[in-house]
Amino acid sequence: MSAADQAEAPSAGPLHRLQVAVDAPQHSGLSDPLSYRAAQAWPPGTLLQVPLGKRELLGLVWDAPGQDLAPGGQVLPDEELREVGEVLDALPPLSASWRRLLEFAAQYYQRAIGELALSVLPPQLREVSAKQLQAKLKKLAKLPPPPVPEAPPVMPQLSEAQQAALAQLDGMLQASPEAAAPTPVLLYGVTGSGKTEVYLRAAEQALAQGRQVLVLVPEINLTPQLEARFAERFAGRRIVSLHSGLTPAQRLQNWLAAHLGQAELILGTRLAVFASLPRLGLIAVDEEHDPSYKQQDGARYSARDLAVYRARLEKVPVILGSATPSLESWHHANTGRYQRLVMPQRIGGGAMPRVRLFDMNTLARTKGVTTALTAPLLEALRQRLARGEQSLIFLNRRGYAPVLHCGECNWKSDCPHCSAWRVFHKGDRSLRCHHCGFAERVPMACPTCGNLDIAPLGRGTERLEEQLAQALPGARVARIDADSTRHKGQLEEQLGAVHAGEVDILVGTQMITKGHDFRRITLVAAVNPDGALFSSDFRAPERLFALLMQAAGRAGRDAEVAARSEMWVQTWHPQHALYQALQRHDYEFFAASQLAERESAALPPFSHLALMRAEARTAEGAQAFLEAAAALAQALPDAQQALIYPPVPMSVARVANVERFQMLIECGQRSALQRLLWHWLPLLQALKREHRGLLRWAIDVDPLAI
Ligand SMILES: Nc1ncnc2c1ncn2[C@@H]1O[C@H](COP(=O)(O)OP(=O)(O)OP(=O)(O)O)[C@@H](O)[C@H]1O
Ligand SMILES: [Zn+2]
Repeated sequence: MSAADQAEAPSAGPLHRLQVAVDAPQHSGLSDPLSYRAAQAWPPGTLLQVPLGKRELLGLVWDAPGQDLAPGGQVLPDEELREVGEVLDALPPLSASWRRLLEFAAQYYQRAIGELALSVLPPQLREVSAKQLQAKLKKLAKLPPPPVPEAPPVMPQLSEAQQAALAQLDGMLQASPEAAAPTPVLLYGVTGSGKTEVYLRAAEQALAQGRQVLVLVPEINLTPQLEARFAERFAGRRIVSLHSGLTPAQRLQNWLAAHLGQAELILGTRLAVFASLPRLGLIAVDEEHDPSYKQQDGARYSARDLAVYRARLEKVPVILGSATPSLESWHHANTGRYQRLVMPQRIGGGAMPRVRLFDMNTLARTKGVTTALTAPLLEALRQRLARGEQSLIFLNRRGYAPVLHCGECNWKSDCPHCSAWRVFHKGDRSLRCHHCGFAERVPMACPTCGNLDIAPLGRGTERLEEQLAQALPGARVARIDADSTRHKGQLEEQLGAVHAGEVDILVGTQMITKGHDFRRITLVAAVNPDGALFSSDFRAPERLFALLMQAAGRAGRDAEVAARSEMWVQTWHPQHALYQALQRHDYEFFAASQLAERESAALPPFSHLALMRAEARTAEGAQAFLEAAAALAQALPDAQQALIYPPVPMSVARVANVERFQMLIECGQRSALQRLLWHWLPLLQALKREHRGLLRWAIDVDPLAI
């Protein structure tokens, strides 16, 4: 508890007015904390039940001035306020700095505080009674500390670049509490340069000072390996993970361990940025460029950006690590807002894999036949097989084939509910829509003309796996994608098999290209990456480049095999500047050229965007709402500084029979954009009531996908 909280500690008395943040439904228009009466002055950060309408729900005592539950907006006299229900008083209140983080995030991403706060707390907190929670806390307190190891962990000799980076970080970790917040660090290190070791050593420093360490990773599937590395290094310390793959009970238990300060190291995905950490001393964000740090529904927050904000708020160092930093972070390093620490070489001096751009135009074309497995690629795979080395083939499309087609009548397996094809999955013989989930058994014959000869068009990972097994008999082929890892434990098992050398060729989606420290892979192939080159999304090249660099980084991680490791890109556009930069492993050139383009087009990071989306039963309904919203904005003081583009259909316009439109708002100044949204969005509640056909609208501040 901070000093400020203690000053407001409960005192007995007849009646106290409390402000409580609750997750009120959006249509109620209640976005600020509400006033209640209580017999005690529970301090801000206390969790308790409160009545709202006919329901009782979990709320959080807040320190902001509240609205009073009165029609017409008049302030209710104390006696008319409703009384709070059960108080979860065994739980120490959430700290003032946690509440400031929540306030900032709610304001910045334009959500109500109560909605955001309740969505980032473990869901089980809403269900437990005060008594049950007390029991859980007692059980936690009795947990024995992890056993102290007999021998100290084996620690590698640091490389020069690692030492230099750590010297800087040590300085920040030792800084006095009165000093200004440390500058955020961008740890720019090529794949395999030992960034993780830097997080480990910096964490060790912070832990030695009795502080807690928060490590963010982009995806759940990266947590097991990293958790193992941290557990090995920090045996004897309590490490917990926080991500959406945990059971509700585990998630609550881990969250409580962090909140009580028992857990020293917290490893998690984006939601962990909101963990309550009373002794936070360091934040590390691994693969900081990764799009999964951005939440894609509800409060669309960026965990990376919030990590930077939180570090400044709590005056602790934050490390953003990547081999291909986001252009935003790179730009901040160029302008001095972030401090760049560079690790230009792989550990052990291993070379980066040689990148071969294979020109698909050189192949003789056979009508109707598209090859993903070209003869030269098969030859390269055979060489690896003969040497007992592993290969990885990357194709960002799961399923057997993206569409099923009838050659007679031209029928295609479209989704009746979406403007998209249904994907053919051979494993369970289904046609499945990846947008709305609608699935049916594959028809025996064409549903429109009865032709029996319907054929898959194109290729997904499932088909690639099958073709590889046919082309290379005897090779042990494994596939990792969202379909093959649906059940708990499957992913760990499959990754374990790769690490144990039980797999010769690994096929998969981008899941396998990130972060994994595979030791025996000497060939990585991207068989069909061109699609992203011509996307309408201005961030598509940045994402493709990062993905391919990451994928390349899985090859030759062992210095012994690095010299003969290769990255193979099959493309119809080998001269494209993106591939040329990839071939030279030249992130810096790529970043500079992209930033120059962004600057001349006034795109982020040289401008600030928000995306307003509307969903309706009809396209006209969605469009009309956005047009009316734009008209309302024109009357606002900050509208002159903003450019509001005309609404356009989203790239997949119809999903589950709902039509979706979006409208881009661009502003030179972040603050002007914030002010505009602040004045504008409240008007849209009333506007929505006038537009009966509208189902929902939402705002995405700093949108990633456009
Ligand atoms: N100083 C060192 N001496 C010897 N081995 C090291 C050292 N630092 C790291 N390693 C080992 O080198 C390998 C690569 O390191 P690490 O996984 O930290 O790289 P990385 O930069 O995080 O890579 P990526 O960006 O590809 O995830 C690991 O197996 C790690 O244990
Ligand atoms: Zn669908």
